[in-house]
Amino acid sequence: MQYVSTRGSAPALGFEDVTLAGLASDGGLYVPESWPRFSEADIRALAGLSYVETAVRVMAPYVTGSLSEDELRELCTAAYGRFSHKAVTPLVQLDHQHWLLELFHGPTLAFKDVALQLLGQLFERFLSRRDDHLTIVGATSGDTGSAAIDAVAGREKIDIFMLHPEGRVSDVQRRQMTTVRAPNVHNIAIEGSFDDAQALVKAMFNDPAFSTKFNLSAVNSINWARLMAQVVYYFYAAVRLGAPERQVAFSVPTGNFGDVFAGYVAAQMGLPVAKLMVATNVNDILHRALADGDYSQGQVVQTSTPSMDIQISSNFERLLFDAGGRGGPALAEQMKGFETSRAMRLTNAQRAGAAKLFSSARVDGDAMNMAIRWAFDGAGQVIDPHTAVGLAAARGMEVEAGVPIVTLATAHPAKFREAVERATGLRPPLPTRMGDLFAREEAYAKLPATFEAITAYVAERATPRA
Ligand SMILES: Cc1ncc(COP(=O)(O)O)c(C=O)c1O
Ligand SMILES: N[C@@H](CCOP(=O)(O)O)C(=O)O
Repeated sequence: MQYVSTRGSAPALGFEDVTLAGLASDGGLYVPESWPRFSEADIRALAGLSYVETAVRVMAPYVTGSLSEDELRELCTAAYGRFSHKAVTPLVQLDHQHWLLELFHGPTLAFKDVALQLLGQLFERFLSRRDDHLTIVGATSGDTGSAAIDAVAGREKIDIFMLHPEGRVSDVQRRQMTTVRAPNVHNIAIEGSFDDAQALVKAMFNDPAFSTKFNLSAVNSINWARLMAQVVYYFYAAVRLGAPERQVAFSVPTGNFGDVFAGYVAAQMGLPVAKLMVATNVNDILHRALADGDYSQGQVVQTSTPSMDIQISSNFERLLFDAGGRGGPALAEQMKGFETSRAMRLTNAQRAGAAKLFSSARVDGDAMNMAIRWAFDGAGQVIDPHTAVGLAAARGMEVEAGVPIVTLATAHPAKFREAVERATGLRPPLPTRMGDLFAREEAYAKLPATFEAITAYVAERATPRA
């Protein structure tokens, strides 16, 4: 399998190189040159398989040329062996129509573990084949950071620098990052928003001298391998609910558009996805883009769903590329315009392509609280605020009778205990293995959100290429 850049001028690469590169050298994002298709028989054959076996079947076409099926199985077994639920991503029924897909049974209690545990294994495997060292630079609104740090802490050939917006992640999220004491882990709180952090990370990649010197790589969902691993649970859930004989709809709490883009990929591969709901909080650039074609950046508003306090959604570029007809140079121009003016209109082709599968909703704090209460009172389920944004949108979805709606439960409620307590009166406890999180010592740097400050900090601590 070869991968091409959404901006059309970076070289096509195989899976191993794409995984280690992160962002394409022309500033674009890598996507497969074509989507592998699963027949109905292929999908039917996934029934009854374990999560690991499903993962191997779904991901095998994407890794050809870089990993054998046995190698992929070995890495998936190691990655998903660390999950606390045997089903890895279990389904929970709420009523006759609504389901939750619990994605938070990994080591750091958010859906990010599903992809990052595998990415840690992939990095290790690929680095063992070459005499090289990676410098990972990442941006987090709370969950990617802890999951990535858990996945690579202590790995010899990797340094990780993780930028989070100071004061804008939950206490549990921050501590999950800043209490990890491994020599290769560097946490940085920046004075700014997640969007500022993400822009700094992209700027480091777009500086060829810096990026080559330190051999930069990415753990954010700009890295294709992240999304590939997330495609698996759409198949796993849909097959359990009757695919390919039955269509399934998904509602996805959305920020950087990675998780819901993985659902789009599953549909391109042949999974019968009836609809994908893009559920945003009041930071609603994606809702405006899908509903009206208006992709213009607003001010980031702080909410009780901090992981989705995002106004520039990296992976939206992948959708604009694919749904808009795969015109790399034209998209490069469109994105350049956005980077200058912070606003753009979607083309008619992009809007029409997206409308085939996506709908969207903006969920405010009251609606989010009501969804937490509905799940609690009606089904005895304590859900986190991000999941509640997805569930609120799911309850407004219009689908044909008999189509189940699956809301992706993206985080454990204990990660956002204050918001859950406000809605339910219950303070969800942390799992016992994390019981001492608040007793552990924290360490992190505080830096201004400037390219000079961040690159100087990284350059002092990272290992340059020999
Ligand atoms: C708990 C949680 N829910 C939802 C999201 C949104 O996912 P995505 O950025 O892939 O759209 C995030 C962050 O990305 C998150 O951490
Ligand atoms: N919500 C995310 C933001 C980063 O998104 P990513 O999926 O691109 O890594 C977080 O928790 O950090």
